[in-house]
Amino acid sequence: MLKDRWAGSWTMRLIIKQDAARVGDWVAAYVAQRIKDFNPTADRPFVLGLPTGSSPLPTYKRLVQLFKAGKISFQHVVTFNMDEYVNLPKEHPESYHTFMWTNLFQHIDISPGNVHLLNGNAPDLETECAAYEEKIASFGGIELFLGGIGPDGHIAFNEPGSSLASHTRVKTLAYDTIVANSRFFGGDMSLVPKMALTVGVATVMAAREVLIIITGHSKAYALYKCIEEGVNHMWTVSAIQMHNKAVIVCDEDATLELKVKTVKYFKGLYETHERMIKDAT
Ligand SMILES: N[C@@H]1[C@@H](O)[C@H](O)[C@@H](COP(=O)(O)O)O[C@@H]1O
Repeated sequence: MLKDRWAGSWTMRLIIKQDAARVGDWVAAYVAQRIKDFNPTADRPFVLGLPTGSSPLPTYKRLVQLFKAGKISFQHVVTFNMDEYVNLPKEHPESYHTFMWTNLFQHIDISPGNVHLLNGNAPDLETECAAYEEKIASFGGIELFLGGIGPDGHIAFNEPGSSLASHTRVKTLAYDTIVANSRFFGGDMSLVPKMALTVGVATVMAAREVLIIITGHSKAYALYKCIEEGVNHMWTVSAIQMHNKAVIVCDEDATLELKVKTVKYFKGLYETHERMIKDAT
């Protein structure tokens, strides 16, 4: 009965781990288990949505370790990345293409043909975005979408005020995001691209499962907005309140703005759930 670890679906889960490394371990183990349980084949691949940023790095590191230990294969995994900068050469060290190949794809057995990233240098960006949605649909949608958030609660590049019904499109980056991401461009804001291609909030929410990684105190206010307040286009990640199978995995630092009651509630739920799984197996 509890084989599906999501016995509690239709209730958002918040899983709190001690630090970012443990968050990565948990998420990687979860992804590996989901892929194994799905038992993908060439005709029926596992379709995985992926983010960039520092938040998923411990997860990617652990997935690579699991692959090297022979515990997981990505042979029949198809990936779709969330976003990419506009007008940044693919080979640029800060492009999301480079990020994904450096931190994950080059270390695992994924077939390059199964990797999908938006092309921020496409001659017609709108056509590129529409084609991306069609490609996702051609695989029957995304099974599991991993995401991170910005300190302003944006998911992918769905900045505050983005429609919660949005799909893949061209987006101008918010000033806060340009400031936050300037750390990757030697602290020089003028070098940060001002536009990006991004999947929409609705593209993420259409996935059959959504898993958001939130670590560090800089994300604490966004986590509070996402969990303790209502669905709000100013904190686009809060759309997950409407999803039937959503989980947020965070570290202790990210919980700093939550009520003690909220933290205890979700920790209690998690412990009960884990105990039930243990008893059942
Ligand atoms: N477009 C990306 C988001 O998808 C990512 O979630 C965010 C947070 O990045 P980090 O995890 O480094 O804080 O950065 C960028 O804005």
